[in-house]
Amino acid sequence: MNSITFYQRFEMDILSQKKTITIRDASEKDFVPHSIVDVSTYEDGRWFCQLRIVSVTPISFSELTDVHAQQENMTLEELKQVISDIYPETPDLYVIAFELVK
Ligand SMILES: CC(=O)Nc1ccn([C@@H]2O[C@H](CO)[C@@H](O)[C@H]2O)c(=O)n1
Repeated sequence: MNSITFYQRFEMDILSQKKTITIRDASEKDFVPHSIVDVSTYEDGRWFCQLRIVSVTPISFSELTDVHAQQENMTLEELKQVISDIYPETPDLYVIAFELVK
């Protein structure tokens, strides 16, 4: 896995380093820590940066905390809503931590 997409609405948060994690399902759990991935928008495939994968950590929906929400630049309520919309009925998730490659 050497690329990832994000919804366009998160682009500025990623580029300003306010967003430092993403939470995905098992289909995106195979990113290798320390590897560099190309990042583009989900909507139109426009490349906008590279990220270095820091870690991939399993988590269940019920274990999400304010710390995760802060790393997503959201409230916990917002984060839970976003994840429920994208991954309805997916209890097993993965926290992918990343840093911006400059
Ligand atoms: C195709 C596909 O699944 N794309 C996704 C999936 C998730 N996310 C974001 O990751 C965080 C936690 O899920 C939230 O900020 C989500 O909006 C995203 O931008 N794009």
